[in-house]
Amino acid sequence: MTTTAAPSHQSHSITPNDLELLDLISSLPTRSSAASPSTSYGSLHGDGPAKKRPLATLQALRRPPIDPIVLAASLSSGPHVTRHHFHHSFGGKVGSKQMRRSEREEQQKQEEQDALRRAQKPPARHRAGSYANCDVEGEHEEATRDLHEAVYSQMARPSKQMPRSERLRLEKEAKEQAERAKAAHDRAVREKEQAHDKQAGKASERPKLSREPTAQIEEELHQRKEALRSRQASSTVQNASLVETGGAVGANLHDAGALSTPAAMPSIVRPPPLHVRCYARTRIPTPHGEILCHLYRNNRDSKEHLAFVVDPAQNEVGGDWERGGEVSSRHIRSKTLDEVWGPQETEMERIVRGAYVGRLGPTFQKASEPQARHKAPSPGPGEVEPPLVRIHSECFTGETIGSQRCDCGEQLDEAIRLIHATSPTRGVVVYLRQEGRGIGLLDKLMAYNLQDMGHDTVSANILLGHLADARRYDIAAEILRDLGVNDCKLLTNNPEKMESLEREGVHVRSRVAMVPRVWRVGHHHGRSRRRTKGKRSKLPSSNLASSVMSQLSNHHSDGEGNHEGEVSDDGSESDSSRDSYVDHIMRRSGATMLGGSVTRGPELEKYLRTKVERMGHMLDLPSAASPAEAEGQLKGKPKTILHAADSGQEDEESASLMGESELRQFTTDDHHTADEGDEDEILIHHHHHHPHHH
Ligand SMILES: Nc1nc2c(ncn2[C@@H]2O[C@H](COP(=O)(O)OP(=O)(O)OP(=O)(O)O)[C@@H](O)[C@H]2O)c(=O)[nH]1
Repeated sequence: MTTTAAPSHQSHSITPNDLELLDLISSLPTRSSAASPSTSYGSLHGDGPAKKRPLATLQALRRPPIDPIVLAASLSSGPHVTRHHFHHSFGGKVGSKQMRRSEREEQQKQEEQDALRRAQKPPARHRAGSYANCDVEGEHEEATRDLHEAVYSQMARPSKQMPRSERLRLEKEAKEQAERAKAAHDRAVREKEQAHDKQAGKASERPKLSREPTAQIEEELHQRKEALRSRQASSTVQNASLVETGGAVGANLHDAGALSTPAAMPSIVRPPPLHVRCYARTRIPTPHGEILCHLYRNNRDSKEHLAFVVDPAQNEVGGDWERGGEVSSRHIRSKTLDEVWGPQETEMERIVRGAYVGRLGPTFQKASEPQARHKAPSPGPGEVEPPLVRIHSECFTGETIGSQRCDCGEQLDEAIRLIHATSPTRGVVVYLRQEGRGIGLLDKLMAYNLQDMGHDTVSANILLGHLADARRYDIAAEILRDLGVNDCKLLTNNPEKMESLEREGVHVRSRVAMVPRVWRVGHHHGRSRRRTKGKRSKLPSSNLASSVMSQLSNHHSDGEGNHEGEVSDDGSESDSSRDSYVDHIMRRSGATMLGGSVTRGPELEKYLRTKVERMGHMLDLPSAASPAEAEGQLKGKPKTILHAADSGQEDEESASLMGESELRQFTTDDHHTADEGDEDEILIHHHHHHPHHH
């Protein structure tokens, strides 16, 4: 074989040195010289450890060995890639460098058109040795123009701004317009002020209160009374003449507020017929029993007037309704509430606004039948006892903070109590939002200051530019009619109220007096004293009834003050200690807070619980084991029940010292007694029904 080898090959024969060199270059690193030689690739010949091969050792230090794939990737990924950052490009989303398809197509079309144009053009005559367009003869100008177009279409954008002259003109116009508007506004304000002053005539008429007002105000009052008298007289004449001429008779009725100003002159335009509509009805538990609160709106003033209907017959659980009963003509129900308000209105919507029958519950929901009541024959006069009605005027001070300046809070409380105590229990309190006898809260507060200066309510009203009583009862009458009440027993001491109602078409069958409690307390004392002498007087039961006494029993259950010591062994309480405590209660409470008693009942319990458990209110819930127990605890009778000494004693005292159910039973009886002839307690004046014209 060596003989046939080429001479060039033969000239370099492989020496052992060559082999060793080859071995050095190609050998793979060895981890450890002490490693087993069988796993070591160190020796080609298997004759020595790797430490003898320094190059292999060097290679072994290169860790990790350069990966050819990484190398290839880094080289191919562009100039930005450095040794340390090559991996940034790996896996990155490489956007297509291709034009968008639509653009490509556009360009292609453009090119085709260009080609076509070029083909149609006569061949360009290039100058010898040239190929640029500018060198083409005859086409020079055209090319220049093209170039200009190309450049300017890019650069010279037309200004979108208006010419300066135009801008200035518009600015000036806008300024002038603003000035005109301001002038008009100022003028209007001035005119309004003037008109206001003129109409009210107050600016000049209001007394300038000096430091010694009495004489000055007396004078002022005198003048005003005179002015009022003449104004009323003239307006009557004017009304009469208008009637004669077939004109309108309405005073300025459009807004009840305007009525408080006697200066308001009658308008020749009759106001639209009054309409009221009941928007909602709901059950409200009160200390005296449940009422059905009705909210009314009307087309004459912007106030929401209310009607509290007491009619337990239509509020019973498992009553007639659940047995499929019909709406009775006796039920006090709002016609406008029971109406279906449109073809779209659903049963549920009607129920939610209160047009349901019976007592609403989770399982009993029955919408009322519209107009059903009106199909039933209305009872003839005398057939049904007319309901007890009170027309009450709003009094913020008396009804919310228990003001002792008036008896309004007490009257509202007493009216609700009395209606519940009357048999048959059926009545309405129409609550009119005519604060301060129609003059509004602001003027009433000022009237109080005048009263502190020595005036009474009437002169204070007059000094403030109002009538002594600026109230109207047309809306009240309309509300009563909507409730089907055309005939009533009216709870009032105010004759004007009775006359007004009669005039508005609601027949007042009789009047039931409202005797201030404080007067009746005196009365009550007299009786107690007489009774201690062993005589049972035939004195009427007092309307004071539960309010004071419930405070008394509440007082005991509160543990506030201890009167239990005064209860004798047989459970009786001495009359004198009780009387003194009644005095105490009357002095302290004024009996103006509704019910004058503790607020309680399942609704309150639920309300409180929800506040604590769901809204985080900081209240300690009663530590009753079950809600039923808690309810019982809240609802239950006073812890200390005082027993009346005389078991035969059936007046309100013993009753109110009993539990609630007994009280209820009693108060009903109480009223029976009253109806049977307690003339000095409840004054009933029978009126002849005067037919009236509308
Ligand atoms: N202007 C004025 N109004 C008052 C004053 N005190 C109470 N009122 C208002 O008088 C109205 C109640 O009227 P009253 O005169 O107490 O009673 P009434 O309703 O006319 O008569 P009764 O039916 O017998 O109760 C409520 O609107 C009170 O806000 C007062 O000092 N000045």
